[in-house]
Amino acid sequence: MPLDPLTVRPSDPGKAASYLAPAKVNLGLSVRGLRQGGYHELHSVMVPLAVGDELELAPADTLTLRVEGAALPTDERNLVYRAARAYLAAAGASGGAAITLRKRLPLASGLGGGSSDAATALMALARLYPAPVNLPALALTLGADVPFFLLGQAALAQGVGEVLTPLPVPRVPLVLVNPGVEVSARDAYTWLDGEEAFTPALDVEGILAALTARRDVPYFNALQGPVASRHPAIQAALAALAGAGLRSPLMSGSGATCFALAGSDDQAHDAARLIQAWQPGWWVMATRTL
Ligand SMILES: C[C@@](CO)(OP(=O)(O)O)[C@H](O)COP(=O)(O)OP(=O)(O)OC[C@H]1O[C@@H](n2ccc(N)nc2=O)[C@H](O)[C@@H]1O
Ligand SMILES: Nc1ncnc2c1ncn2[C@@H]1O[C@H](COP(=O)(O)OP(=O)(O)O)[C@@H](O)[C@H]1O
Repeated sequence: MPLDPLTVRPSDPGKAASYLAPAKVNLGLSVRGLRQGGYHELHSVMVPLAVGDELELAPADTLTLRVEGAALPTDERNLVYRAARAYLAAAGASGGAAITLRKRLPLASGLGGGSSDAATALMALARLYPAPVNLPALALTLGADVPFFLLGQAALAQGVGEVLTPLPVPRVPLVLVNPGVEVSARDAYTWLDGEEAFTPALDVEGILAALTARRDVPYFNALQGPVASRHPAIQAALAALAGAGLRSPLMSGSGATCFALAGSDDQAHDAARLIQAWQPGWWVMATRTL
């Protein structure tokens, strides 16, 4: 059964509910400058995808987290636990929650899985324990990408990622390829700093028009050069996407996941099967923008 963000199954209060914590890609990422404190000013078109992790929550006396599908900690080191604890404290909630995280997205992959899990935990707990909590502000304390997942729709992200302008991004089929390399966002930005390679603003109108017309998209990712030069597998992933006949291959976020656009769902699925056959060890997924 497909899960939508904040589509509850079942709907009775007091019962367990499941949520999709969607992945994202950056349909272009420009790094405009460096702030005091080490964070960077962004200009990025971010879109949620129809693929993601699954979070199940049931009301409980205390807060517990179980993780399936990945060797992640279940305490404060997990963004879901951290988000849940922060919400429960801010809301002055009378109870906790038993949370199960079913991890389906690769870790440290530029798909924003941890940030999406955290935003989903915040939204789910806000349903369970309604209270006048400033969710966007709380989200930002958990990570620069978390406010985007709270918004839950395509947006132009500026500031460090928290200044969000909704964008009418058309639904497009695409293929994701992760060549099995974990990249930390902190490292990616540090490597960029070493190159002093800040970039101009994205041509957002041009990107939207090309997505709609299914033409080559005039986007770039300022982090791609510094990250791909250290991880040649990323070049291989980009080449595989192009070799499978897909359009406008690009690295997402801090990598290493790369994506490219398809003309139809069928083309995306065929290309994904082809790439998986070439590289059985890679994580390959055909999906769509939400
Ligand atoms: C690169 C991007 C692009 O969407 O995504 P991912 O590739 O991680 O998915 C984001 O900027 C990642 O956001 P997020 O992963 O939430 O970042 P945080 O946890 O807040 O920060 C991790 C580290 O990344 C760096 N960082 C993050 C955001 C930003 N605007 N400038 C930065 O310099 C900082 O060094 C920070 O210590
Ligand atoms: N719920 C979580 N899911 C994934 N990673 C998490 C989570 N909680 C903490 N982390 C830590 O955050 C790091 C980066 O997370 P992730 O969101 O997967 O990166 P990215 O945004 O690049 O896709 C991971 O390497 C892991 O150590």
